[in-house]
Amino acid sequence: MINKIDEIGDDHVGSSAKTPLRADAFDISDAEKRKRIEASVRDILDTLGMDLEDDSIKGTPRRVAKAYVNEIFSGLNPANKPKLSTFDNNYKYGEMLVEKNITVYSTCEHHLLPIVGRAHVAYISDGNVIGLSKMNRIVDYYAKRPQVQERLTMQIVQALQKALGTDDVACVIDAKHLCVNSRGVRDIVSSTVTSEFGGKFKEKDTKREFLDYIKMDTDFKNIEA
Ligand SMILES: Nc1nc2c(ncn2[C@@H]2O[C@H](COP(=O)(O)OP(=O)(O)OP(=O)(O)O)[C@@H](O)[C@H]2O)c(=O)[nH]1
Ligand SMILES: [Zn+2]
Repeated sequence: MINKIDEIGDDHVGSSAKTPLRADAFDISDAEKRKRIEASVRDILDTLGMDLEDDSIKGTPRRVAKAYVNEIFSGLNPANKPKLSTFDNNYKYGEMLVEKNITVYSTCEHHLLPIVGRAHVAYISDGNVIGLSKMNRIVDYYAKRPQVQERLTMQIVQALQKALGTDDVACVIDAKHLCVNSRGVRDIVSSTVTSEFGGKFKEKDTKREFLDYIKMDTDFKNIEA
């Protein structure tokens, strides 16, 4: 029998970076998931005392279910994993390549509230190169799960390490968590920076070069070697 968890497409990642999915996660279809989520959201709104006959609200359970399964959490489904096609590095480009300011829309798994920010991804080719857009796509794929920012950062790096066949991959994410900004401590200014440096990116000069390329409003002092 196929281990369904292996089908999420990130079975290469170490257990610490794995999304905690149950083994039966894909035993039911997306249509069935939407049906069950719709019923659950209807129950939440009903419990809150909302009038589900109201013209503006009556479609909300269906809309939320569709958004969860088809969009916001679509990165749980391995069928949606982007193909990370690589090419030979025929031009022998030997420096680091940085894809910066990749938009991150994710969802905090503690409160199911948005995480919004930027990811910066870099690698040094060991013979393979990857299409630029694939870095944006892999960020988006892993972002579309219930997440903690640390795990998201590690999943992106490990997926690219596997695709490129090198440890020399790094990722920095700077993101706002609406669970911090809009509720709880309600700090609208703070943001969270996470980083993962593989292979050569652990070396001081390489890390410094990467951080210099992505320097924007933040000086990233807290993650310098
Ligand atoms: N490490 C980590 N923590 C996160 C992330 N997203 C949200 N959190 C935190 O998860 C914690 C959950 O804490 P709890 O005390 O269980 O929840 P809570 O009572 O709602 O906490 P408050 O947000 O402080 O009101 C909060 O401190 C969140 O800020 C993340 O990506 N990584
Ligand atoms: Zn949260």
